[in-house]
Amino acid sequence: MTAKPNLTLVAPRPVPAGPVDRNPGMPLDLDVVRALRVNRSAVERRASTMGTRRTVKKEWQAAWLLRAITLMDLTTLSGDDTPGNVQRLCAKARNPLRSDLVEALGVGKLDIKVGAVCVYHALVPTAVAALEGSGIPVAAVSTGFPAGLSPVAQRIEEIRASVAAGAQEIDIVITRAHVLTGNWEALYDEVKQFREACGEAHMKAILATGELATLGNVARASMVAMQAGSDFIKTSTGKEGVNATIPFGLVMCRMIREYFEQTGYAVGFKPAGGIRTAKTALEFLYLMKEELGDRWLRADLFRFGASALLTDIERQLEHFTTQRYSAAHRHPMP
Ligand SMILES: O=C[C@H](O)COP(=O)(O)O
Repeated sequence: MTAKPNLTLVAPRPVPAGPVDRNPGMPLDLDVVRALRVNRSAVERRASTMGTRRTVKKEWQAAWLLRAITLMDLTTLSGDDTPGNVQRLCAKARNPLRSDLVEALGVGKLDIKVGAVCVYHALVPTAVAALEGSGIPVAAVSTGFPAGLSPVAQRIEEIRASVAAGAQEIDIVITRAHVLTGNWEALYDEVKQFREACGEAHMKAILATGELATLGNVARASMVAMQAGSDFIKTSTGKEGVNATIPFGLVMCRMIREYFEQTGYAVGFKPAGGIRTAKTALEFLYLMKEELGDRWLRADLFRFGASALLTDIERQLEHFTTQRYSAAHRHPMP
């Protein structure tokens, strides 16, 4: 899919089974970035078979869906968010499955929880208090989410404020114009500054892929974001016209693989926006397994960003346990 200038391809590096080292970034390598090319029809062809070549059924599907819950950044990013609905979301994050389903599936001992709760900066203190003692981190969308067009100093200050309020993960948005004008230096500098402001908090770089015009730009923006030190690259804010799709995911996973082969650092992937069905979630899990391997199916290297996915996963698990589909209102989200 991509040209590989200046790369000496050797046998694939083994991925550590345990914790991976945090990506420290590297100097901007414009030769690598500018040489990236994407064959759109090849990507679309491969993406179109993602949900058909591999399917998991019955108890295996239930197991994959339980894993999907643990990989979820349970999200609310609405203009009408209140402390009350964030507290209810956090209660759901602690116990994401209805107790009768937990019992029917016999998974009580697994103590299933979501990967994180994702909110706007203003709701970080509420979420931190509501999740105390649960081990579930709070992720904050910062840097003028979703457009990312506020002054740079203000965006950096927002990151610092979210970290000070207790966010352990920061989802930043990039300036799309830097990508659309090919200003890779500006994109690199921006993301690097954001990463510095994050400190110990892990940073997910939202590329807003639906606004980057071409898959080639998605590939180049992914590479620059990783070179600048992103811990994760994330597709979308959920507010673009087109959000997470398998073709975007495929291109980003190939870039993660390429970066890993170049540097030995494993960067995570977060598809987000419009992922509302268990079927779509499974397609993303197949993508990860096929493109990056099982190690990228753990919460330190993969997350779904989703506000409504859990409802459909619960419905599918209820069908698995009772052989009947239940109405979505039986699985209310806060
Ligand atoms: O980062 C997460 C997204 O904003 C969630 O989007 P969604 O509401 O379409 O699931």
